[in-house]
Amino acid sequence: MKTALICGVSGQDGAYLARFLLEKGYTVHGTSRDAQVSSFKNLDRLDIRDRLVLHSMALNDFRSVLQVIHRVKPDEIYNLAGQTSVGLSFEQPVETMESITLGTLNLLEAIRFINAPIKFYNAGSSECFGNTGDRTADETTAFSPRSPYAVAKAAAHWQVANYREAYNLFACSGILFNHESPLRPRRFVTQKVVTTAIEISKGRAERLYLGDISIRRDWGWAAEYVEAMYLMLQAPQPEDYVIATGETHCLEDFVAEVFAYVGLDWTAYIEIDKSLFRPSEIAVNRGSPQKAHEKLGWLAQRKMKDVVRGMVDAILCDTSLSA
Ligand SMILES: C[C@H]1O[C@H](OP(=O)(O)OP(=O)(O)OC[C@H]2O[C@@H](n3cnc4c(=O)[nH]c(N)nc43)[C@H](O)[C@@H]2O)[C@@H](O)[C@@H](O)C1=O
Repeated sequence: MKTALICGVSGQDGAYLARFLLEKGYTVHGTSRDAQVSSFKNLDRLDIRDRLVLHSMALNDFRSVLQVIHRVKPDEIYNLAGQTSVGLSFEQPVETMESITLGTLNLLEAIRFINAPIKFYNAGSSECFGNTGDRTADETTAFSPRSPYAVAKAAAHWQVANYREAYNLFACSGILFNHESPLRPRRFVTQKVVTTAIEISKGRAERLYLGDISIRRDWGWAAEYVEAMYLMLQAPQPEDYVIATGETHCLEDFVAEVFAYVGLDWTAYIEIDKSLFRPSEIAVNRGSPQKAHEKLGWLAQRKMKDVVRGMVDAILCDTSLSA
């Protein structure tokens, strides 16, 4: 039986990955900055909290990282911790840079120091590619980050590549495009659109205020994306992989799809709020999952319309959320 350590287990991806690894028979340990006070509500929603061993770990504190790894003795470490909001990174660039790059470096250093054959997955991001325009980004595409978040993720990506090359660690980054679920917080646009559209349909809200709705993104289903993380660590060689559906849609289409699904015409309810525009934006973000398909056998099953249905249905079918 293998042991996995998930850093950042309280987030969307951490919770789905924990559930996935439990189903595979793993002993799963999870960390959060302060496990005594974290709510772990995503673990409760998936009904897995009691099946995990939870630890406090401050990723920017090497001693705490080393202590937890020493105690858990994991076969695999998944680094999903750090600040995850691109929008917030413009307001908190130092916290973003520190939590992502120092956290990744401390984990890599601890694995190197302990000198055990621990496999390491790092959560990379398609934000690193910047604006892809008509091109489709793959694992060979140069990075061109356009936010403090993307700059930090690009640095972490190269830290992982450097430790793989210099010290022969089994370390890889998944360059994940946007992936959504009912566990997405409202600060991300998909959940904001879904929850507000439902509130409008129930007469509890009147308007949905959005920033730039012309942007194009590749929206996949988070529960599928965590499987790709696991598969990367089962591959014979450590390599980096782009994880995407391969389809892009503009935000306006996503909004129209959500409103149509709850029986409304979106054009009557949307207002553009210039204060929600980012200082620098990615107009189009297009990616190819071809390598992951060929080498890992991974392929996204759920595309944008399935994401919409899955997120809306989760709220409408859960009375505690829709009441
Ligand atoms: C791959 C990447 O994926 C995610 O980052 P994100 O793409 O920034 O996600 P988001 O949902 O905040 O924005 C999507 C787009 O939608 C635009 N947008 C318009 N109006 C609003 C709006 O009102 N709110 C928000 N949040 N966005 C808006 C916004 O300007 C942006 O162009 C994270 O998982 C990240 O960790 C990650 O790695």
